[in-house]
This record gives sequence, structure tokens and C-alpha cells, in this order.
Amino acid sequence: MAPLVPLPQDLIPFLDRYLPRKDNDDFFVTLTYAQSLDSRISKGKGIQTIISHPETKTMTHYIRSHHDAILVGINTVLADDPGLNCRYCDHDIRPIIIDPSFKLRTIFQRSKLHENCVNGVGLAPLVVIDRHSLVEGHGIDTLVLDVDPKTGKFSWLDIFKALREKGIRSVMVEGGATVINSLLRRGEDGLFVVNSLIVTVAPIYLGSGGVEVSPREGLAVEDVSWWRGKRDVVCCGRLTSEAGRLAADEQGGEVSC
Ligand SMILES: NC(=O)c1ccc[n+]([C@@H]2O[C@H](COP(=O)([O-])OP(=O)(O)OC[C@H]3O[C@@H](n4cnc5c(N)ncnc54)[C@H](O)[C@@H]3O)[C@@H](O)[C@H]2O)c1
Ligand SMILES: Nc1nc(=O)c(N)c(NC[C@H](O)[C@H](O)[C@H](O)COP(=O)(O)O)[nH]1
Repeated sequence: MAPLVPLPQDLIPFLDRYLPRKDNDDFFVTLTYAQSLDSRISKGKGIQTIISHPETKTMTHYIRSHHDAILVGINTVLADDPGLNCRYCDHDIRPIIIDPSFKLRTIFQRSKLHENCVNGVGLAPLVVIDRHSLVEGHGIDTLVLDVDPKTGKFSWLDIFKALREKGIRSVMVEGGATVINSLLRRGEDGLFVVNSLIVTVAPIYLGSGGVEVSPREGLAVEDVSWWRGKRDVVCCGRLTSEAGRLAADEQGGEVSC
């Protein structure tokens, strides 16, 4: 487990504008990940790849300290065996795993998620499963939803509505690529469900075999700020409103930051 380091003083005020407010009583979604210069988030399918510098890795734990829950897809758990707790300060954050066929059941007992619960340094995960995968006697908290039979996917609105009903008000989404790419798309109502985007870019290339973040359609990011650290840069922004989208279209579909 990489040790955390002190955060540069200017990083905290830079981030705070993009984080949920403490008195937030609406629902807030922050999408955050670390990528290479060629928009890869790992070297290959099922492989954990350290991309962030210790400084930006520590930043992710600072961001965790501002959210009620942290959400990842099941492949990230299988590849990375993440702790999904907050090591920046004493803060309880609930891990949410999107796992329609409930694969976590088979590896949970030997996972870091389980170890953290047993050691009292992490909350028990909540696993979002499809109704058809419901089985008894596993001792894991589940949230049962229906996937769309055509796509095999949950709707993000259903997921976030159900989390809200459980008292969760803010979710930090950490990946992986399937989750990120689908959240970089408008929902059926034409709106994005993501409120803030926080992307670390490291000066490395991971190559064409890497796991790529690239949504199906181009989109503009607005209200953008950049922070430059010892090695990485961090881009914060919000997903485009209709006006931003039109501006992107006028530039021939190119995305400008
Ligand atoms: N660099 C980073 O910031 C970062 C962050 C997280 C993960 N990763 C890397 O990403 C890779 C994993 O990415 P990935 O794309 O393979 O997997 P993923 O973690 O996005 O998980 C995908 C799986 O989650 C489930 N899922 C996701 N969205 C769903 C939905 N709406 N409805 C139903 N099921 C849904 C499905 O089972 C799907 O196969 C790993 O190599 C990991 O190391 C990198
Ligand atoms: N910010 C970031 N930089 C990286 O270089 C990297 N590989 C990840 N990956 C995110 C993913 O969710 C990981 O699984 C967790 O970062 C594991 O971290 P924890 O054990 O929870 O601290 N995230």
C-alpha cells in the first residue's frame, strides 16, 4: 500500500470548489481517475497500474474524505484488490461495487475490502447486484436492482436514486473504464449525472494495449481549472451544459478546455 504524503498547500483550495459542500442535501457525483498521456488507466485488462505520483494518490484520499461513498465496477476490485477506505483522515466512506452477476461473493473473504472491515478501518461494501443473482447466506450487503434486459446494464439514475434512499448524499466514482466511459455520456433525459470531474494526468504512455478512457461521443468540459504538481497535472471541470455542447459543435466537434 503506497504511503500517503503531505499535500501541497495550494492543492486543497484548488480542489474544494469541485467537491460536494458539507451541507449538501442534494445528490453529488464526482468522477475521478488517473490517466496516462494516451488516455489509458491501466496497462491492460485485469492489470493494476500505478499511474499517480504519491502526491496525487494522496489527493484521492483527500477527495474520499469529502464523500459518503466510493463507487467502482467489479473488474476494478478483481484487478486491483482496492481498500476503498479513507486513509487521509478519520472518515467513514462506504464502498459501492457495481457487480450485476455478484462475482464479489467468490473472492470477498480474501479481499482487502474484507480485511479492512475485520480490522475496523473500512466500512462493509454495498454490492449492486441484479435480481437474478440474488442468493442467500453470503453475509455481504446487497442492493438489488434490475438490469436492462437488452443491455445487461443498470441505469445510473436507478443506482443513484437507490443510494440516495439509503441516506448517501455524495459519491466519488473511481472507475474503471467501463464505469467512467458510461458516465461520460448523457442519460436518456439528455443530462449528465456527474457533477464534477477530477482527472490526474501523468507524463507516461501506456500503449495501445492499455485500458482506454474514451466516451462514445465527444464532449466539452467547462469551468475548467488545472493544477500542476511535482510530476502530474490535475484537471478539474464540470460536464458541458447545452451551451458548451453547441460551442464544441461549432469548433467542428473538437473538445476545447
Ligand atoms: N487509473 C485509475 O484511475 C483507475 C481507476 C479504477 C480502475 N482502474 C483500472 O481499470 C481496469 C478495470 O476497468 P474495466 O473497464 O475493465 O472495469 P470496471 O471496473 O469499470 O468494471 C466493469 C464491470 O462492472 C460492471 N458494471 C459497470 N457499470 C455497470 C452498469 N451500469 N450496469 C451493470 N454493470 C456494470 C460490469 O460487470 C462490468 O463488466 C483495471 O485494470 C483497473 O486497474 C484504473
Ligand atoms: N488515482 C489513481 N491513481 C492510480 O495510479 C491508480 N491505479 C488508481 N486506481 C484507482 C482504483 O480504484 C484503485 O483500485 C485504488 O486506487 C486502490 O487504492 P486503495 O487500495 O483503495 O487505496 N487511482
